[in-house]
Amino acid sequence: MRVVAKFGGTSLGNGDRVNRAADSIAAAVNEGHEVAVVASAMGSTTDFLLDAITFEADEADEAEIVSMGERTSVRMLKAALGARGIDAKFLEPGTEEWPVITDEHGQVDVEETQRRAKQLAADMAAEGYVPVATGFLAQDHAGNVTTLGRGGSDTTAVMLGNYMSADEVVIITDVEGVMTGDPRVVEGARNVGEITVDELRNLSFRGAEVVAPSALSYKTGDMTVRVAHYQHGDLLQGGTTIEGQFQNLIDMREKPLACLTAAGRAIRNSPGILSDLSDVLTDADINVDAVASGMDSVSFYVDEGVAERAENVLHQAVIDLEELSSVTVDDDIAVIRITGGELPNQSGILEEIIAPLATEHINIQDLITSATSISVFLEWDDREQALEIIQDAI
Ligand SMILES: Nc1ncnc2c1ncn2[C@@H]1O[C@H](COP(=O)(O)OP(=O)(O)O)[C@@H](O)[C@H]1O
Ligand SMILES: N[C@@H](CC(=O)OP(=O)(O)O)C(=O)O
Repeated sequence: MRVVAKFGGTSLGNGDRVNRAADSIAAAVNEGHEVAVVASAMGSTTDFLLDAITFEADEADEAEIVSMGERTSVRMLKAALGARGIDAKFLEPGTEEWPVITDEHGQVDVEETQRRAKQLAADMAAEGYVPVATGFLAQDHAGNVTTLGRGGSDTTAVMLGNYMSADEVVIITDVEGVMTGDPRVVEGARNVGEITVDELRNLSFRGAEVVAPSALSYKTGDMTVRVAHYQHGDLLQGGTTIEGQFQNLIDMREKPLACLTAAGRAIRNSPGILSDLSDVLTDADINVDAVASGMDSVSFYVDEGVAERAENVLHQAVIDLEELSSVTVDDDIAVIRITGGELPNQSGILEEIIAPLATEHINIQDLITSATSISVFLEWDDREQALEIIQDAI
């Protein structure tokens, strides 16, 4: 099996952890696996180096300085592997075999990086060595050091896994895997065992950076990505498996929705009012497709087929609760959902979608955004034209 193993800063935080990392790599190599290693800076070295730049430094100098964290790690790991009889070679920007290349905009030059990564995979297989590459760092066409941004080692690992046709990428860190909550904050967090890449991207874009969000767009359906604890010691099993491939989709709901709106100041003043309203819909077995909450109103989007029933139960709730003024229904609503791996990184994306709709006088009923999706609600009769416009816009 070909494996890319990424060791995060926490898993290389001291000499003991470097030894553990080298032991786990050596064990996998001795079992006959091809292992390529991606290493982050030890512990908080990157923060330490950045904090120490208390003077004017241009981007090029800053990248050179900050690169010393990862450059040290790969030397440590290469030497620790050598001490275990493993033929390892460290790779950093400037090394002949260095794979990650950025273009003039600082973005990964996909074609060149793919070519070099493929070559690296062929070389390591033919020569039987373990490449230990600096995560986070890249090299531009002129040979200067660049970076992939904070947390970029995860991106290096998943990207190289993809371009080197690895069977698996293992992200070694200081938690057992993706947990039910941040174990540094919540009590009793448990390993979720398996999670889809779509779910994890939603979480990681909103804080749970156990795997950096930008890394996940490089995951292919065939290549497993696993997160595991450095204390586990076994590179090849355990932790959380991330499944699937991130979907870039523009999807239009096939059937019309109805929008039920309850109005009243209580929406923002009264604790539990939202749950009271959703409870009555739950009790009536009505599935809510989306919720949009405003200052003095809340709208529930439900399938048009259940709109009348939903209106009646919500109306009863308005009467019973005595805190809301009224409920109303609007039907024949279409929804177009845009889900994309890079959506959160695209500045101006909302305008790109909204502006051409406005030009064609298509009225947007509601716009609901999440970590990785945008849902546009509009009139049913406008849906085909709107879909075409959105497909052209992005
Ligand atoms: N749901 C979650 N599951 C696991 N870890 C989480 C979660 N949310 C936040 N984290 C945090 O992510 C951290 C791992 O990411 P990071 O510190 O970047 O590790 P590394 O240095 O190995 O890259 C954990 O120490 C944990 O506190
Ligand atoms: N060392 C870099 C890159 C990185 O990915 O680190 P870590 O894997 O420890 O999150 C940083 O701190 O941003």
